[in-house]
Amino acid sequence: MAVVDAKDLTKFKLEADGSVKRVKTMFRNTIEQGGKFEPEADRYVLYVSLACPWAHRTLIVRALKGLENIIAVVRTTPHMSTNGWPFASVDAFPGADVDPYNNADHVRDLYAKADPNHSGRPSVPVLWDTKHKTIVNNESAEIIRILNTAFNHLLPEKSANLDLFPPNLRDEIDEINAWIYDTINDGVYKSGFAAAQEVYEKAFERVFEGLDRVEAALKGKDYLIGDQLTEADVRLYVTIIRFDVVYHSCFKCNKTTIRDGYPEIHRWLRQLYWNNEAFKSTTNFDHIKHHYWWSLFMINANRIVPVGPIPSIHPLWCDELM
Ligand SMILES: N[C@@H](CCC(=O)N[C@@H](CS)C(=O)NCC(=O)O)C(=O)O
Repeated sequence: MAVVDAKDLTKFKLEADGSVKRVKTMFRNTIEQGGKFEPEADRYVLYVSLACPWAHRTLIVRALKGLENIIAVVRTTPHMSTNGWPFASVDAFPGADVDPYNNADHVRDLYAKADPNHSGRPSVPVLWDTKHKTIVNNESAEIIRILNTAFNHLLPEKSANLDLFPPNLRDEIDEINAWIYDTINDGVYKSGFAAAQEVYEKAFERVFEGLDRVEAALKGKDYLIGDQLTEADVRLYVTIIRFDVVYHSCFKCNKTTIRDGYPEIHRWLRQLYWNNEAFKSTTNFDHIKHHYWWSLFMINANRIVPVGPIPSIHPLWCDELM
């Protein structure tokens, strides 16, 4: 498929103060019975990068809900470059796919197909409808809520009953999501992409304020809210699992690592990774490291991918190592 003509996707637009703002999401539909997008098996495809934390949220929820046989996944390679995210048809990489549904070479081709006038940055994740041949939604925060409920009638009781956004905890989840997004999920990007010293230092402080607050919230607990897994844990996990491996070094969030500085977060992280297959099976350290160090060549001109840290994640029982 021809690559649409668009600006160089390796270039980020800087604000006047040297900060970078996140891409706008344009497709904000939902999947519901009686709507344009009906919940059906074998109809929807999630286009993801295994490197991307926002896409990672959707992969974890798909796995937690047991939606693997209902919603397909197509994975990009980690090399986001001039044409954006490529598929394996143009950039073979272990763990990446050729796109069997649209024959797209890049994620931008999907956006062009869905809306020929689309002028924003073609981001992942993309929830694609093979029936209407368009994008249903490209906002991960909304996609995970769609996956949480829309397909329940097609699932066995146990999976259908798993609710990551239960009515009695919604206010608490929204509240914690808001400050974790600002200080941590997006905070690490504000630090990493800052093009002015003061902007970087402010973002750096905010990241560690956020982590301090999470450390206190997790004291003696297995989950952020109450005693159950919610979407708040999923949304935090995707940043924390990348922290020691890329954000600490590549994004200059180097006051300390999670493994050395945050014992409660470190315990929570290892428990999710080692005890819950939905977290481990969707985490690919190769894609994560290659993406950040290769794609962001403006902050790593020679595209050398560091070998460490070793290991990428410590074993579950590792306190004796620390
Ligand atoms: N709000 C979006 C953000 C997604 C996003 O920023 N994805 C990044 C990858 S980590 C992307 O695809 N960026 C493409 C670009 O900047 O050109 C979401 O959460 O779904």
